[in-house]
Amino acid sequence: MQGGKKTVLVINGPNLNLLGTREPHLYGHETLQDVEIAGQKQAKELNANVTFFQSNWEGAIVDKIQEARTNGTDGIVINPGGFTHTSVAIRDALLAVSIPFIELHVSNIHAREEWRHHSYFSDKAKAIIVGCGAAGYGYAIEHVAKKFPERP
Ligand SMILES: O=C1C[C@@](O)(C(=O)O)C[C@@H](O)[C@@H]1O
Repeated sequence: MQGGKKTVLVINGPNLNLLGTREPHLYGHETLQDVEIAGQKQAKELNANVTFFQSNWEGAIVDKIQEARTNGTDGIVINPGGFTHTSVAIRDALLAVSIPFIELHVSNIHAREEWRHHSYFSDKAKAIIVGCGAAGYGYAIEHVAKKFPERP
């Protein structure tokens, strides 16, 4: 919570910088920039702070999550991209900072290859949004801003 406003951190993992051009039949035509612009507009309407972070590097994502421990972040929305299916380190970071999070996937990972069905995050997430396309980010941000408790 910063200045009485809920603070939401949206983290996108590897290859999500290519949203809009990458396999559009799976991920749609909206770019990450479109998602960020819509998120900032929504933040104003919700009277919340929304920060976006994208990295293709696992360690950079771990660093960002650790930073959130002490900067007033009330909730994290994370699309870990390919790290969904591999990253013990990102899972451990989320648990280490004890910040509630929503796991988000643009595509429906359960309707894809079997190895995408397992996530290192789902059993610890407060909520999971899959298969809603880029609109999922808006749903997740609204849920954190309206329903997640303030952190001290
Ligand atoms: O990079 C991604 C994107 C994804 O997280 C999604 O948003 O649907 C699904 C993952 O399996 C994939 O590796």
